[in-house]
Amino acid sequence: MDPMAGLENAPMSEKLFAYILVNYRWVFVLLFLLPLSLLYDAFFYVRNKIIFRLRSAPRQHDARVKDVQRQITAWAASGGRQKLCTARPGWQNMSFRRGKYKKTHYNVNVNLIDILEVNPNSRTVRCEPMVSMGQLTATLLPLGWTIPIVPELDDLTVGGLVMGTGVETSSHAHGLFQHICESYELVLADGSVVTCSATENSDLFYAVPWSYGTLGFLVSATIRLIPAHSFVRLTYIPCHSLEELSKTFADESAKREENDFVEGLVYSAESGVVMVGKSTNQADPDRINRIGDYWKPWFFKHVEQFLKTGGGVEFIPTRHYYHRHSRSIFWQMQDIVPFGNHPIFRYLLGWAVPPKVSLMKLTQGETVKKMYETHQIIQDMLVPITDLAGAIKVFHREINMYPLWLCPFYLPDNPGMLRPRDDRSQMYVDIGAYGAPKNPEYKAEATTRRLEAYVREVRGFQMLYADTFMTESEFEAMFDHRLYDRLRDKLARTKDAFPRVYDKINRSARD
Ligand SMILES: Cc1cc2nc3c(=O)[nH]c(=O)nc-3n(C[C@H](O)[C@H](O)[C@H](O)COP(=O)(O)OP(=O)(O)OC[C@H]3O[C@@H](n4cnc5c(N)ncnc54)[C@H](O)[C@@H]3O)c2cc1C
Ligand SMILES: NC(=O)C1=CN([C@@H]2O[C@H](COP(=O)(O)OP(=O)(O)OC[C@H]3O[C@@H](n4cnc5c(N)ncnc54)[C@H](OP(=O)(O)O)[C@@H]3O)[C@@H](O)[C@H]2O)C=CC1
Ligand SMILES: CC(C)=CCC[C@@H](C)[C@H]1CC[C@@]2(C)C3=C(CC[C@]12C)[C@@]1(C)CC[C@H](O)C(C)(C)[C@@H]1CC3
Repeated sequence: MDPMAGLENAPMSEKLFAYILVNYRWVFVLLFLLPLSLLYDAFFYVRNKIIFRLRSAPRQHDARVKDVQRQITAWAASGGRQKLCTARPGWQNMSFRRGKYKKTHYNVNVNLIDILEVNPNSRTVRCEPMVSMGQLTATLLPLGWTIPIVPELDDLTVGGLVMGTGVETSSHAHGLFQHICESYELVLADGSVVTCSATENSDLFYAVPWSYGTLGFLVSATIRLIPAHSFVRLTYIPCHSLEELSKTFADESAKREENDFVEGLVYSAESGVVMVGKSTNQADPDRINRIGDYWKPWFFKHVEQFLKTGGGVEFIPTRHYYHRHSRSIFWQMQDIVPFGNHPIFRYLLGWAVPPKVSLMKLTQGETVKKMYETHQIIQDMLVPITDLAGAIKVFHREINMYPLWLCPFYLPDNPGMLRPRDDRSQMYVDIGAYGAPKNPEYKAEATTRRLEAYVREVRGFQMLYADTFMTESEFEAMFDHRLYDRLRDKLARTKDAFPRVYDKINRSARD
């Protein structure tokens, strides 16, 4: 990264400060953020244990829902002029930026953070919205269960994944996070509590995903369970041309029953590794690889080796598989702690990484923020899988940056914001780009706008945790607002109480 960009006319002292901040950010991360992250995790670990021991969570749920209702009544009584949002501070969430609206809107505390019930009979788990993925897998796996899609990064929450979206390498079989949810319990703008599912208040059920908290507050979600296995048998298939890569990836994604996980890492315009996983309880002891152990190389580096060695098979413990990119925050850690994958660092301090994304957000200064704004791209674009090769070419032309993350997902023809191309259920692929583009012509806004235009053209979608530079009409061309608007008209007080999705996610609404 060039720390001087944008600072050409700044005084020398400011330039030096920028240089140190960006190039030696790791000093701050190691000395300050890592110990703080450990304390934060330890606190929540102990707290969750106590709550579970006392088994108090399910009993307190109704009281906590009433507290959300009470806050909405208080807002209405105060005249209801401000719009509503959750009180979760912007630095805590897993999005790139903080919403400016948190300062101007009426903040409703939705501090519901417990797993309420694991029900083996109905094969469901009922969670409050602040339950994180780390918490859920740590709780469910010892009980022999898991959810069909565990979006990577431990701190993602059920509420954020329902109101936004979640995708993972089992999505080719199960769809997006919304498709593994059976019902939602919401507090609406008029203070009422409703439950919705595919058969009860179905309009609301289909309108909630991608609504970003603009139809009501989620207070619990019931999610499907599947039996957990001990290992994932992972086959690495190296590909040495774009054609081979896109064909192998599409063919493996189409085997929805046969493959439990499909993932791709693209390492250049002409090479990549497709990974195909199958859950199993039997592992060949010689081929077990505990990739999550702190002294192990970063996963994307490990996978790259298969391009040279010609493929292979490994048995990976399930929790290690779920969190395979967590230690290196996909590949973002190489920009934060450049020597983070060095064996000496891994053995000495590997157990303490990654620093918490939320704490990094909280403590990053203007300079680092500016660097990321101008020199990094963080985007997930979702396109029909038939356009994969074309999309990789467009990404290559525009950003020329690797690795790219490929994750297939099945998009059923359901009502709501996300309508598949030609109104036909089909396979899509998430193309994730996280890092510093090598194309010298890269300009954050202009390049992202060109990528967005391409994605609209092929009837794809942009993930909205990232920056979007679309205008409102472009946004409405990408996402189908018909059901959403109908519900906002129908549900009492909703239009007064909540902004529209675009008002929350557009670039100027975020710091
Ligand atoms: C590697 C790891 C990562 C973690 N990451 C996070 C994280 O990112 N964020 C976070 O908040 N927490 C995290 N935790 C903490 C985690 O949430 C707790 O460990 C978990 O909530 C309960 O821990 P336990 O399985 O040791 O339960 P114990 O207290 O030993 O309880 C015994 C079992 O009973 C089950 N149980 C108890 N009550 C209920 C109930 N009402 N309904 C259903 N099942 C019940 C529990 O699931 C548990 O398996 C993590 C833990 C580990 C080990
Ligand atoms: N593997 C994956 O799929 C990944 C997904 N992501 C993205 O990260 C985001 C999730 O991050 P996370 O930190 O969990 O969530 P956030 O706090 O970012 O919340 C995302 C949106 O959901 C709304 N929301 C959250 N909880 C509630 C609730 N209880 N009631 C009503 N609205 C709610 C928020 O509203 P408000 O603005 O009012 O707070 C916000 O608009 C998603 O958008 C997801 O797509 C990121 C990384 C990986
Ligand atoms: C669909 C999938 C798998 C998405 C993965 C997205 C992650 C790679 C994103 C989510 C949050 C994210 C944007 C973030 C960052 C990197 C990329 C992340 C982790 C970092 C840590 C980069 C460094 C920045 O200074 C800052 C701390 C603001 C952000 C915080 C959010």
